[in-house]
Amino acid sequence: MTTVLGCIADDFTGATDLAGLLARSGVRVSLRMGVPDGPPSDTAAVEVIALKCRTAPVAEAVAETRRALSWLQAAGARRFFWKYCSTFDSTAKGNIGPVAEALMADLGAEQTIYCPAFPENGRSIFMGNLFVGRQPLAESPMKDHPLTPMRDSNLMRLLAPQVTRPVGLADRLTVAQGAEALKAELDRLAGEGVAHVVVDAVADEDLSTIAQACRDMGLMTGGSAVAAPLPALWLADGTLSADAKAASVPDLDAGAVVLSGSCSAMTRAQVADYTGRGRPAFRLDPLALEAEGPQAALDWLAAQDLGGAPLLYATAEPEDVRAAQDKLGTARAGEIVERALARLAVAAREQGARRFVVAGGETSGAVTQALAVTRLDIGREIAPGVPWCFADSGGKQIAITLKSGNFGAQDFFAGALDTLAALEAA
Ligand SMILES: Nc1ncnc2c1ncn2[C@@H]1O[C@H](COP(=O)(O)OP(=O)(O)O)[C@@H](O)[C@H]1O
Ligand SMILES: O=C(O)[C@@H](O)C(=O)COP(=O)(O)O
Repeated sequence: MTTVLGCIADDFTGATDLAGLLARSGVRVSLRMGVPDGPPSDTAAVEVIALKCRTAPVAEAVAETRRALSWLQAAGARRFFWKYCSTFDSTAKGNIGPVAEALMADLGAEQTIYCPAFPENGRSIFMGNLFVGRQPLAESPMKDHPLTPMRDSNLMRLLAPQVTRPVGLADRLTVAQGAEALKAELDRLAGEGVAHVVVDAVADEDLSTIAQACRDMGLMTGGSAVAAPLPALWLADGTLSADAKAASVPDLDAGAVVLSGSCSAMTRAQVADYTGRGRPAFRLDPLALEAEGPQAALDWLAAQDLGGAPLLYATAEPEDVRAAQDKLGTARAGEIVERALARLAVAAREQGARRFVVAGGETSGAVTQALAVTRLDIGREIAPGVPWCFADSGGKQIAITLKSGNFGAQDFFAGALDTLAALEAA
């Protein structure tokens, strides 16, 4: 089928979040992990390409996303979506802005919008300021993120140093007046040469208005929630047809493992909840990994009954993360942990694990790549933005869920495995 919407996500959890929300429409959504090697084949109406480029050097991220864009164009897509985190995870250099500008240049687009709002998960934007629940972004736990600490809540100020062309705002007062008013405001801003427009949204109705106003834009950018209404609009005018059900659960052996490299506040609570239930757990320490490698963790895993879904986690409090980063450097600390969790994932699969719960975006990228997963079928959501996915890994069918750091309820790890069992029983 010719692809109508082509999406590029800057990390793997973000990609499953986006794919899960788009799939709510009943349209077939295909998720590729990395840019496929060959030309497009067996394409879906909506194609999502997951990249691991959120914290990559800018030039690398730009080159990789442009390659993804070419592949999606070859699949027939004429409308595109650049998905980044609902907490706008980025540095002063990028990669949200530089990638958007590169995609705009390739597409000949004069203007795009930026809307990371995700009201269902507590992310809202008012007067260009991003809130996480009731807290401004810079006062939320995102201020302590190991790789992209967010120390400003104002999206215009965050974006401006990342781009070369002017940044502006379409505020909630305009969005509240409806799609025509928003369109007129975007046109007015375009007339003033404003290429990058942050758009306020505090509720799902705002996102519907924005999607309606921007449905014909060559490139939209944002979190998953602003893309979610698009398929319904195209279903209504016949551009798309509903042709998919959530993927059904394949036959799976019982072995399960939980791997957590996220240090977000919610993941810390989820790890505490899981260990509090008496589940077997092993804590990975970056300093011990640097000194001795992952053998102790591999030995511990080898002695586990995978029926009990053991947890391996590097998840730590901000002061412990800072201590490891001070000794090893931020990038090295992250890399050691990601590499260890990736190796443990492969060992778990060899040991019989077929159910994987993974927490953390960078972590999910490392684990999925190590498991040689190239395509995911999207199943039911466990929590908003976190679906179960099914894939081939080394010739075995696996179920895997990639949980974004801040998503899911406190009992997510146990709940995810229960949800999968319930889907199998249904
Ligand atoms: N104890 C730790 N010390 C330092 N870095 C860590 C530690 N635990 C995990 N990390 C790193 O922190 C990063 C967390 O990012 P990520 O997996 O994207 O989680 P999130 O989804 O919460 O952003 C990863 O690179 C991971 O390897
Ligand atoms: O938009 C979101 O919040 C998520 O889809 C996402 O991108 C999360 O990234 P991580 O927190 O790094 O998993």
